[in-house]
Amino acid sequence: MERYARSSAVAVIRLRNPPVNALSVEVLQALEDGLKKAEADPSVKAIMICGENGKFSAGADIRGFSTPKRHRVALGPIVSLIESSEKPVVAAIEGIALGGGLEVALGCHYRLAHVKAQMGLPEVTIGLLPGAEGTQRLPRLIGVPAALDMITTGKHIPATEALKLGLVDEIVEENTIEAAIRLANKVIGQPLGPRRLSLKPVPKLPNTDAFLREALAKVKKQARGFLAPELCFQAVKAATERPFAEGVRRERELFQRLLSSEQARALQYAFFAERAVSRDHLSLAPSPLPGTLLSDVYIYTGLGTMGQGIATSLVKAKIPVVALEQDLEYLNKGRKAVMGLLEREAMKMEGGAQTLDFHNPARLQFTVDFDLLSDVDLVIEAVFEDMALKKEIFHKLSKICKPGALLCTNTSALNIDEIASATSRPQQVIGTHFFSPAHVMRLLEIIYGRHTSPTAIATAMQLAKALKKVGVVVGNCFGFVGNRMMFPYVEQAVFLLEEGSRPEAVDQALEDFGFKIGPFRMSDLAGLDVGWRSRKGQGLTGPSLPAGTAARQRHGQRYSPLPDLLCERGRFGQKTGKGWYQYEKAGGRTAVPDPWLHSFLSQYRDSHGIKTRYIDQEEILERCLFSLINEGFAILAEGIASAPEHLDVIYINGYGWPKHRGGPMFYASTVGLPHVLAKLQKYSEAHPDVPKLRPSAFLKKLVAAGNPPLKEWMSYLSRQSPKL
Ligand SMILES: CC/C=C\C/C=C/C(=O)SCCNC(=O)CCNC(=O)[C@H](O)C(C)(C)COP(=O)(O)OP(=O)(O)OC[C@H]1O[C@@H](n2cnc3c(N)ncnc32)[C@H](O)[C@@H]1OP(=O)(O)O
Repeated sequence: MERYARSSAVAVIRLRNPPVNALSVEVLQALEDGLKKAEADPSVKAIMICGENGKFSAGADIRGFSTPKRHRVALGPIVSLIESSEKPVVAAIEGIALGGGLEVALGCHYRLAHVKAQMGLPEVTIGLLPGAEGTQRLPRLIGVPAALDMITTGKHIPATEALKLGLVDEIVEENTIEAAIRLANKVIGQPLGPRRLSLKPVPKLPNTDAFLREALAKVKKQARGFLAPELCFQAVKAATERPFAEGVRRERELFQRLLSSEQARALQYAFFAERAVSRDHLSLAPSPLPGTLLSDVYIYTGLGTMGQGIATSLVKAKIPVVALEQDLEYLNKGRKAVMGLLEREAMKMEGGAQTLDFHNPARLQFTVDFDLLSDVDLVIEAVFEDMALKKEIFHKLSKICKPGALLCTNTSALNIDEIASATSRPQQVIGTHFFSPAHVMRLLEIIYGRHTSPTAIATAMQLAKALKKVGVVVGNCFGFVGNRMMFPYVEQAVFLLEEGSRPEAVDQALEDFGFKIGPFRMSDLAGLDVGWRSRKGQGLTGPSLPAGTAARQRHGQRYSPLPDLLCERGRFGQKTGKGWYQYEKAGGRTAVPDPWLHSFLSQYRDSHGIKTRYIDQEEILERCLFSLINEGFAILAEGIASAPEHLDVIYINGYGWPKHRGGPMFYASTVGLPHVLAKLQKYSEAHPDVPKLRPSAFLKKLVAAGNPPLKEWMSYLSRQSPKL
């Protein structure tokens, strides 16, 4: 505790724990001591609580949830202590007040915030609920609907919205601390009863029961097996049904349940994994390319679906863009699409189109003039996946672009070294694998080739950061990390159809596991023709397939021609109205099981002498997930990625892996590596012609070493990638 100024009647309690003033056990102890001291000091007439370095607090120290001393000091009783103070307590909110930080502010009698501050109760995102009485105070302050929304989604809200909701009493544009001191002085001596949220009733709704019923259904639908949102709901519901103290007891029970859950452990792992991945890679090289990214001009070629999303993403990040297409027809089509995307993005933002300023040619221009490339610092090529075309473009780029320009290729599988070989500067060529839609998806896989320089890697990481994406640096191999792990997963899904399952059964199993979308619904959405083109290119199907090749074998391994057969019949998925499912029309979105497909599968099995069998959910999950995980171990052993956390971050942010399961490698660690190995051995014996089911040597090594924790896995490998 300190005084605002000598002889001031306002005591200041500063939450100080850089970088985000997390409420560690020590901070909590100091907060409690400060409160008691201020309370006991007759010269103190009011108290102000603030943070250090322009941030109030990011809430409880997340690392503390998995350490034994976490129970030593509880936040709830401290929040009660604040509220019961006989002296007015004012929260001065700058920067962020999140989780336990906001709960501290809710205990205060007055809340004043800087206009740029953000507030929220994001506990749900780390598998918890606001367990310091927040689920009981917030509905009393802003009403049940708004509180429920904040608590079950964990969203951050800006101070302006907080003011409208009544979450803060005042917002200021200038010195928050001084304004809070003024407020504290002003309210000295005023009655505190009406300011104590625990004494307020929860505002009544016209039909609380109906509202809660609907809200619960919505929460459950979105949660897909994720427990925390539903328990958050239960805690808020308790506020509507019970007196404050009983509601708090219920909140504690629910909090304890979540605290000891595997889901909370997984989500907290994911939180730190994401940050560790960025930190590791940003420290790879001394500095990015000269110049600050945000003031440099970027250009990319190709205005197809990916290019449109990438352009939108760059403009949103306020990075000047020159967009190039091969001819005016494609350019105009691309321009229209990009402008449409930007209009929609602008509508979601405060300040709208003006903020993005995308009608300004200095920010975004469209051209068919390749020579404009001569002056740009970074190129993102985004033409479709055709090696010959990409090489032709890179050859041209290498001739036209200035010597220092970074040359990025947006590819999901192609060999970066081969693309780089078409240039005279392979050290400046790098893969940037964006995910569709590129202006929405957070993941950016960054692929370095044999000659890519550390500076080029660091520049690409900076780009990811500027685009507010999670950049993960990986090595060069077919499919890189994400798609390479996806191949065996999809392969198993199709094999399961051959053996007796149906697309809807496989999708259901994986969606129940928590995936946003199962493999067949996904394939219909992305278009079956994409994979078909790639398989034709690899000589696995189509005219280049040697005559006499067995229908279900390629290179001595099992192969399923099912996706090719659908494509040959023009079933490309949603775009043609038929794929693994049927749709109301071409371009329709609602997948309906298709009797035609069912009978097609039966005929297929008959014609290949496959006996249809019932396949249960367990087998679907084990074969799809464990083959994907097995590939992950191979990737780690080859040095394509530098740690299991990187694979998990890729899967959570790019492939719809349920975050509450922590990513595939974390999931493997939770079910136990001996279990994964035993299952792979079993399925591999049953399907000896499927190499991807054969347990990876690294997995076997880890099991032999006694199933060490995930953090230690990499120490069992002698060879590490030189660049990671
Ligand atoms: C006893 C209490 C009982 C119950 C109720 C209370 C529960 C809680 O409060 S749970 C915590 C709720 N708060 C959050 O979930 C916020 C999490 N943090 C964030 O969302 C972001 O970090 C941020 C918005 C606060 C800042 O974002 P940004 O500026 O992009 O920085 P970083 O994310 O890279 O974070 C910087 C640095 O700080 C570490 N960190 C952030 N928050 C916490 C935290 N609450 N506890 C511990 N550490 C935190 C983060 O990991 C980064 O450090 P490293 O790079 O070393 O990992």
